[in-house]
Parts: sequence; C-alpha cells; structure tokens
Amino acid sequence: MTLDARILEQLFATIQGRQGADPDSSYTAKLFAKGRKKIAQKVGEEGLETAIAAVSEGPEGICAESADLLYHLLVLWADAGLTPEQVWAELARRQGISGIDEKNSRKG
Ligand SMILES: N=c1c2ncn([C@@H]3O[C@H](COP(=O)(O)OP(=O)(O)OP(=O)(O)O)[C@@H](O)[C@H]3O)c2ncn1[C@@H]1O[C@H](COP(=O)(O)O)[C@@H](O)[C@H]1O
Repeated sequence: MTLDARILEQLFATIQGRQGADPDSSYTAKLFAKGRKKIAQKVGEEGLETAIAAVSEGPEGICAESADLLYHLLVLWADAGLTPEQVWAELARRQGISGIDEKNSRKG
C-alpha cells in the first residue's frame, strides 16, 4: 500500500464495506448501527480534540487526532451517501478562488 492521499479512498472503501456488518466485530459497523447522531457526535468530539491538540500538543499529537477526525468524517460521508470524489470536486471547484474574495462576495 502506498502512503499517500489514496489511503483516504482505501479507508473509505473499507468503511463502506462495514455498512450492515456485525456491530460486535467492527467499530465502524457499531457507529453505523448507532446512527447519524452518534456519528455526528464523534465528528464533533474528534474535531474538538484536534483543536485541543493544536494548542497543547506537538505534531505527533495533532497527527493522531487528525487521523481520528478524518476516519470519523469518512464514516459520516458514507452514512450520508456522499463519496470522497464529491468532496474532492468541491475542493477542486474552489481552487483559485481566494477565501477573502469568497467571504466578501457573501457580504452582498
Ligand atoms: N482508522 C480507524 C480508526 N480511527 C479511530 N478509530 C476508533 O475510533 C474510536 C475513537 O476513540 P474514542 O476513545 O473516542 O472511542 P470510544 O470511546 O471507544 O467511542 P464511543 O464510546 O464514544 O463511541 C476508537 O475506538 C478507535 O479505535 C478507528 N477505527 C477504525 N479505523 C479504520 O477502520 C478500519 C475498520 O475498523 P473496524 O470497523 O473496527 O473493523 C480499521 O482497520 C482502520 O483502518
């Protein structure tokens, strides 16, 4: 397995494969069984833990929390019927659009 951004696609395929699996044998299947609210709660928790790590830990701690956050975000995408490709397309659409210009355009 190559260690690059394709790991997200591979992990997403694993996560999709856990939909409908036995919750006793898979943490991902357990999350799917508990439903969207639980998945959303975990995304929020892991986001907060990443933010806390940003101000209290070094790169290794931030890395570990980021991995937890990305995993739970991918579980959310799968549960919502969203594919990584759709998110990549949204990021690609934004390429070249300055965040400052975009914010100003919303002020009307
Ligand atoms: N990348 C991950 C991954 N990252 C984090 N986690 C789990 O996410 C949980 C987060 O930690 P917490 O302490 O917040 O969890 P917790 O307190 O047990 O959870 P709750 O009680 O809040 O639900 C831990 O149980 C971690 O093991 C992950 N679980 C699975 N994966 C990947 O998903 C694959 C499939 O996993 P299973 O579905 O378990 O087979 C694995 O091979 C991995 O590649």
